[in-house]
Amino acid sequence: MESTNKLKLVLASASPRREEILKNLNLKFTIVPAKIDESEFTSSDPVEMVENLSVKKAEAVASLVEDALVIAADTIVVLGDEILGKPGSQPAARQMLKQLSDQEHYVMTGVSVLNSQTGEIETAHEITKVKMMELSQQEIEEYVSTGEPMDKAGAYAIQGLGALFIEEIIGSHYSVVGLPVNQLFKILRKFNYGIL
Ligand SMILES: Cc1cn([C@H]2C[C@H](O)[C@@H](COP(=O)(O)OP(=O)(O)OP(=O)(O)O)O2)c(=O)[nH]c1=O
Repeated sequence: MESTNKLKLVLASASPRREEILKNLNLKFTIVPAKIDESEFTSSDPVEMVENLSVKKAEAVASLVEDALVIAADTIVVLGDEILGKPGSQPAARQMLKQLSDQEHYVMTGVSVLNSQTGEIETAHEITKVKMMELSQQEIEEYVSTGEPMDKAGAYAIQGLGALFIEEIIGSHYSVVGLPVNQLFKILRKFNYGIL
């Protein structure tokens, strides 16, 4: 297959974390956030949900950019059979942290790359197991009042103050922060796009 390095890279995300992770890989890219209504693409199967959402985000942006590889991702927290997205309010953040306290959960991220020239798309997901320590009511209050939980799935940020609460992680740290770089590398390799 011909190299796709001549195509530009576009990150279909408003997440500053995803931007930072891609920057750390020395990649040159532009950002076009995907404007989709995430509530339209829920599923009871969490893997299906993150993969589908990453596809929808990539598709929404691919229609706006020519000759590009469009990268998109979606991250959720799964506790038992419950899916926790971004809390969106302080009471919801408190509730999520109460649920996650002293529990193991899974962070799932779907990632897609779409070639806007050919329409070819590749999707993958990563599952990371995380154990959160037992949190007191006061710790939950204080953490929520920092504002950090608000735009993070499961109401914590492992890359921020939330790291204080994490006893163990099995799997990819990058995936928890929102972009599984090993999966992305594997997909870009399939597209014959060289990063190194
Ligand atoms: C669990 C966890 C999630 N998160 C973030 C990653 C995602 O950005 C966010 C989940 O929301 P997403 O819907 O995956 O992404 P987003 O809305 O931030 O950005 P976009 O859809 O434009 O790409 O939660 C952390 O930053 N740290 C964590 O420890």
